[in-house]
Amino acid sequence: MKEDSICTTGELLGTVLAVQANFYRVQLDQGVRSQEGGTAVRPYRSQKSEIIESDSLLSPVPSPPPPTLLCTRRTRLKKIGQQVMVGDRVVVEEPDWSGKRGAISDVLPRHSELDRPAIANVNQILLVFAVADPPLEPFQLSRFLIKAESTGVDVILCLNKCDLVSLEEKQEISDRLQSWGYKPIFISVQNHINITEVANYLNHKITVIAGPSGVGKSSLINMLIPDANLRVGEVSGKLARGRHTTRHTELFEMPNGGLLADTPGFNQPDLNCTPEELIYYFPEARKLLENGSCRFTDCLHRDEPGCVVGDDWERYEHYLEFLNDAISYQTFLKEQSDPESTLKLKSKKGQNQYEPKLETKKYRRVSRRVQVQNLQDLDLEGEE
Ligand SMILES: Nc1nc2c(ncn2[C@@H]2O[C@H](COP(=O)(O)OP(=O)(O)OP(=O)(O)O)[C@@H](O)[C@H]2O)c(=O)[nH]1
Ligand SMILES: [Zn+2]
Repeated sequence: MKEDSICTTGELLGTVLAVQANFYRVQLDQGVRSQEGGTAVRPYRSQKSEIIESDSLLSPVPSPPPPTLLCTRRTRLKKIGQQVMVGDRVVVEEPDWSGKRGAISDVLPRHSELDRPAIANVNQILLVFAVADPPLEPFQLSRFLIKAESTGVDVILCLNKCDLVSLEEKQEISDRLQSWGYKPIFISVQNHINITEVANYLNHKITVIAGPSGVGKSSLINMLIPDANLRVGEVSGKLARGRHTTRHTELFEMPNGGLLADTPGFNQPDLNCTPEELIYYFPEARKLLENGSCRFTDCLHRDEPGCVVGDDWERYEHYLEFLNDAISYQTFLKEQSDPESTLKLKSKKGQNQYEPKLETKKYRRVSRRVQVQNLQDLDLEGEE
């Protein structure tokens, strides 16, 4: 792997927008453009100033968007087990400009990696909720916030449909969320309120949009990326999400250079952190821990003597509930690593549940294959 900054001159750099079977759709960096006749202008980090100069000499009009190439992965990468993810920064070799093809020869180090959706180098999560219709449900909001915080990337909270509530109601919600440690952006996709502010946050970043159903995520994406419907229309009609589409992850280009990914089917995020780390995903409690420390290093902040977190904060009840989840998840993991385990994990409506395993010998019907095998064994024994 190479460092992003030390790519040698002459190498094409780009970002993987989508992975389709064994092909990778790579958007080359801004400034890269194919020349007529099949050769390329090759602008790279180290040459940026040079390119801007030559661009301005060549023409005063803004350069066209950088080309996108359909790439394969070099066998060498396969051999060393180097996976290529959506969001990866990659080095592309042997571009065929007319056929819009290329080959990925290297993957630069990732600065972040999400697993659901699987995207590398995400800079931020844009969490979208509605202030009404569906009503703002604090526990659900907390759950999404904790999940987003646990990824370690920045979280932006956006509250849509502000056209449906009064100024007083908005203020109330704002004060409440401020006490949770958040400063929400109130928007209305319908009335075009604060959309530019949201767009500015997304400039030149990789953003994952998340939130429950019906809050206006698709409406927002379609407004931020006016040709999203058009481009995705060929595949799905609604930005590769919804019932009629497969759940593949894809980054969509914003007109101003940012990349945006949707999270289809992300309605009830699982919390799978350890009980000890959970408290750090609550900014209001994190602040208390930054200013002091609990008497016991393994304090879980449930009434222990000398606890600096205490119970005097609104989301304390949420904390206790998520803590129970985290503890049962940990118990489950311990059980799993134990061969005598009697529990198995089942995911129902996006939530983890632990069910007792059936004891193979007592309750499971012997499979047909095993039955046949047993009969064959018996036959063999008979022959002997
Ligand atoms: N009043 C109001 N309604 C809005 C606004 N934005 C979106 N809606 C409506 O909310 C409904 C849901 O919008 P979608 O964009 O489909 O919501 P979604 O979050 O993508 O929902 P899923 O596809 O189920 O995940 C639609 O009927 C929109 O017209 C808004 O700012 N104000
Ligand atoms: Zn404590």
